[in-house]
Amino acid sequence: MCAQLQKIWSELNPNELAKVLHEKALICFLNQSGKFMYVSQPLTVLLECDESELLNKSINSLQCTKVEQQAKHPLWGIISNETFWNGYIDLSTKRGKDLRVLTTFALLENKELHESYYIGIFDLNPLHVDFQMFKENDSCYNSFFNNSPIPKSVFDLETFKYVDVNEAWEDYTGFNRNNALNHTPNELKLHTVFNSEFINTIKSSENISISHDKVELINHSDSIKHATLTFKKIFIHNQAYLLEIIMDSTERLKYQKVLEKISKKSVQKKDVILKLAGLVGGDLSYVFKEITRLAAKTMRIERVSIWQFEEGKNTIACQSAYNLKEHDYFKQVEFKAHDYPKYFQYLFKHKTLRVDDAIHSEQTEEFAERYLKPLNITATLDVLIQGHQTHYGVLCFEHIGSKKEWTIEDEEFATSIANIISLAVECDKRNTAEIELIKSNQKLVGLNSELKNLQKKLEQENIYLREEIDLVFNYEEMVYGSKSFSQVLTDVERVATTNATVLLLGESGTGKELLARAIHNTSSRKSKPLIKVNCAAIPKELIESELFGHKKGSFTGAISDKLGKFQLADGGTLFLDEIGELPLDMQPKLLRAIQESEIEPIGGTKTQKVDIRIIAATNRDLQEEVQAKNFREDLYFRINVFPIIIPPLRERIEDIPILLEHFVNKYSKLYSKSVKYISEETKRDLQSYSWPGNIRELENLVERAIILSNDEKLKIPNFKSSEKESLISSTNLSLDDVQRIHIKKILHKTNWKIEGPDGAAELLQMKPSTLRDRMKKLGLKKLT
Ligand SMILES: Nc1ncnc2c1ncn2[C@@H]1O[C@H](COP(=O)(O)OP(=O)(O)OP(=O)(O)O)[C@@H](O)[C@H]1O
Repeated sequence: MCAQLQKIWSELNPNELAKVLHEKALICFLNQSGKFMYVSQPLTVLLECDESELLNKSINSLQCTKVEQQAKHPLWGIISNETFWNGYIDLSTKRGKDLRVLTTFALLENKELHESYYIGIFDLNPLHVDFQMFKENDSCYNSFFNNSPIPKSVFDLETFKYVDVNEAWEDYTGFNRNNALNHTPNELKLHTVFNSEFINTIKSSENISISHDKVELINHSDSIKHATLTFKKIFIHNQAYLLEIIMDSTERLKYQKVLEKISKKSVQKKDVILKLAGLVGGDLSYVFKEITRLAAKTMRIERVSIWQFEEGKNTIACQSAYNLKEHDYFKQVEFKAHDYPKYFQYLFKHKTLRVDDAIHSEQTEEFAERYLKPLNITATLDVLIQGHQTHYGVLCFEHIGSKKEWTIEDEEFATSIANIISLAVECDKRNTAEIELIKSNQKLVGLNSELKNLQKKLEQENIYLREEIDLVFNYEEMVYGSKSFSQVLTDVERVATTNATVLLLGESGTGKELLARAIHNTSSRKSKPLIKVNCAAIPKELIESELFGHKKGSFTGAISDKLGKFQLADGGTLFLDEIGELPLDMQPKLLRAIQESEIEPIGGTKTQKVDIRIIAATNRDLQEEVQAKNFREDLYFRINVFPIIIPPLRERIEDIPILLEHFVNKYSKLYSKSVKYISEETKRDLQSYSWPGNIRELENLVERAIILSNDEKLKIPNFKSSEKESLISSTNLSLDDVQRIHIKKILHKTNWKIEGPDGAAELLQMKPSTLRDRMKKLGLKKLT
């Protein structure tokens, strides 16, 4: 310790010194520059330094810089202005710990040495100060109680009445000392902390220190203050008292409340912004509705609306508008931008327009008569909504009624909302563009695969049609002269325009296929294909695949997908020739396909719908086949919707000369022959023949004759003019054939009359029963 200091101490009253420097004291001496001259050992511990580290160091160096107020005013600057200073200071220990300590600095002067020093007394808790000591030592009591700027009072522990109050207390509570002494706080109606529980606690413990936070204090003028009350049992002349220290928290609480309110509001706003941001990407009209509703609710603003500029920014139209009071959306008008030039000019320039008095403000008064006054709108806050390259529109907040002052927070919130709207608009644009892109891609993919299918189908159809072209005649090439065939064509014409299934019944070579083509060509399906399936010509194992198609790998040999005749005929006509030859096991599958208009390719997993008109043909007696169980009855009924019977050539001999002409012309041209004449005799000969092979037989005969002929007259070799001769000379016929042809001719002549005069039996010189047996054996039956 320095000699000067020892000298000062030696000058001091030893009793006083002893009291001051009791071993636990937190004491220091500072010179007039504020540098430590002495630091008591407990204080060094508190400051986490050695004494040597502190000596000659300024107290400012311990000042806690985190506390703004003190950082601006160096500690020593404050203390050195006073001869006595009492108050809290904020210090940092060597290890950086922040300490708030109650300190008292008093100037001590040594007149002899003409030197002066400050003694500093530190206390972490003001109540640690030994009150008894202060009471005994008037100067200390004065310092720590009477002169303290902190409101303090002392109570009798028996009565809990005031025995002492300081001046700060009088100022703070408004009560004067004389009125307060000998009264309880309850009697003064100052506070009601002294209830029985409190009194018991205080009385039952020796050394107690209690703090009551946020106590409501009603001062003398009835105004309310809030404070933290700290109570400590103290002893003065061995008598226990209760010390009360008032730490005012009115302002703190007030600011705390304001801060809490602000922070609550800002959290609320942040939540709303986050919630609205989460909506971005959804349906735009829904997002707008939510934005206007939540923005109105959060800002407590009566009307919130979103407006969009139309093309060229000439008009602005409302997209969504919410009324907070009515909890509902409302319809808005449209504004022409050029009617309100000042408003728009200002908005485009400043992006935000905050108007507390909308009716009289320069920028918004244009709206006053037509819009603001009728709706009682007094204040507006408008924010421009940015689009991608241009402005999208405006977000409007409209306050109704009393005066309103917008705050900077309002503007910030409105700007955030406007930003969310921009995001939502851009996102919506992108979504729409994306959807369009996906749609057109899908369309493209669809068109592509349709094109591929069509191409494939076309290729197959082409191949098929080329195959078919040699097999059939077209409609124009069909010639006739008989009434019976004319009737057939009338039926064909009648049924052709419908979608009805047609069953063509007739002997081989009578022209069933030609008629099928005629029906198709006269129908509305003529632009689509007519596909023929010869049920008799396809091997049994392949018929299902031929009809319904197959998938690659569905059976050995299925090296690629193949379309069936049903698919090829989709939209057109399917001609099932020789349907009587269809294997029995295929018949139900065919029936199902016809009935459901649905097929399933072999190896396929899905059924396919087809739109097909069916024409079936057979030279068999299907009714008989049904009875013989060779043909399913249900299929028979399904195809026998519109039966057309084509008479054999022998029953329409009037057609023979015409057909003869037709074929001679056709084959003369084909083989470059110059056949010009057909004798009447030849015609007659041909007409008297029974033509079991019908027109095909006639055609073949003429073709052969043309090939062999060398002059202009048609000669048919091996064909005799007399009926009998011609029959006999038909070299390729069996005995049964000859019998069948002859009996059929007679039956035709008698119009299928068997018994009686001019009956076939009589002409054939046979018993009717024998004739019937023979007919049965030869399969002769009148077609109905
Ligand atoms: N009215 C007609 N005019 C010209 N040619 C005809 C006529 N009717 C049939 N033909 C010809 O007769 C031949 C046999 O005709 P088509 O093949 O249509 O008979 P079909 O009854 O279907 O025979 P199948 O039952 O043996 O299949 C064909 O060459 C066809 O062109």
